Amino acid sequence: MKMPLGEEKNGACDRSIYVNNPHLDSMKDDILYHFNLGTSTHDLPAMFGDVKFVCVGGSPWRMKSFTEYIAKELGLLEPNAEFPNICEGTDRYAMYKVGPVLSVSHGMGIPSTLIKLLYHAHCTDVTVVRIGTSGGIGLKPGIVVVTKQSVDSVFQPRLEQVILGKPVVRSTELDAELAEELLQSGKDLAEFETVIGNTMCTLDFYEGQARLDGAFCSYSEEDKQSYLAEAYAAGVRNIEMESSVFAAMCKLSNLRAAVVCVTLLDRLKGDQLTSSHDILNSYQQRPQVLVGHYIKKKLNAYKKS
Ligand SMILES: O=P(O)(O)O[C@H]1O[C@H](CO)[C@@H](O)[C@H]1O
Ligand SMILES: O=c1cc[nH]c(=O)[nH]1
Repeated sequence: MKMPLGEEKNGACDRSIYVNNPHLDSMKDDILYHFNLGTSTHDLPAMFGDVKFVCVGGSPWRMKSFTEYIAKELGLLEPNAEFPNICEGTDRYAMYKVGPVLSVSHGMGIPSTLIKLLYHAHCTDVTVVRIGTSGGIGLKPGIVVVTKQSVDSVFQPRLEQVILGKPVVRSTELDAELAEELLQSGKDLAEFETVIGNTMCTLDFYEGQARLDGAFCSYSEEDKQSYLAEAYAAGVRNIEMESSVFAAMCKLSNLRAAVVCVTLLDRLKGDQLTSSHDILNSYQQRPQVLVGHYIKKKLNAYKKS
């Protein structure tokens, strides 16, 4: 059973968030264990009901730094402002909020708990963007890739998940208009190169991404190069590990979603991340700057309309 929230009186529920679980109806409380939040312990609509943009990424540090950055960009940075971690009390995730922007770290892998949080908070018209890092294919390190399609290891836009022992295939389609708008934001900024391309999502950093430096490797440099060339020919420009589950979950929930990842290295040239810590950190900030620009532009347009 589908349960849209924020349904308009005329029946249109364009940008409502869906969950699809009849069991939720019969639960008096929902404990969002991984966030250390819950429907009976926290007033989720009061805490999160005004959220319009959600940015997710692997590292807690990145998501805090994005919050500080976007607060400044939106003129919401008070003197001596501190941004407490809303998920304090659990070390699994870090979550920060400033105005209508929620910033959440997800480590490696993405929880569907975030969808339930937005649902319980009665959020509507939410845009979710993953701001991550990746390995590029045939791209100079530091280039930002806006994902056109998130594809699996055989370059198909799908996520296969085993549910009750049976494979279930889900679409990983992302919002094409949002991707174009983000690409445009990158071009407007003109501070770094931004391209659009397919993103391959893997289960593993080493063999899954055709690396030669993992604990296990049963193929040659030649095999690796030929697989990456095949990926490139299929439109793949970068590789990471969350876009497909992120895209599939957002699609199922009717959330407008995009993936923006910087490339940390060119996988055609190597496997190890040899750039200095400072350079890698500066690369990581690029998706934040791009998405910050986009959010600011959107909020200014809302204000004018
Ligand atoms: O930079 P983040 O968001 O962590 O994403 C990428 O980095 C991790 C691997 O180093 C994977 O989670 C991959 O998807
Ligand atoms: O090569 C890379 C770099 C970052 N993240 C990945 O998943 N792969």
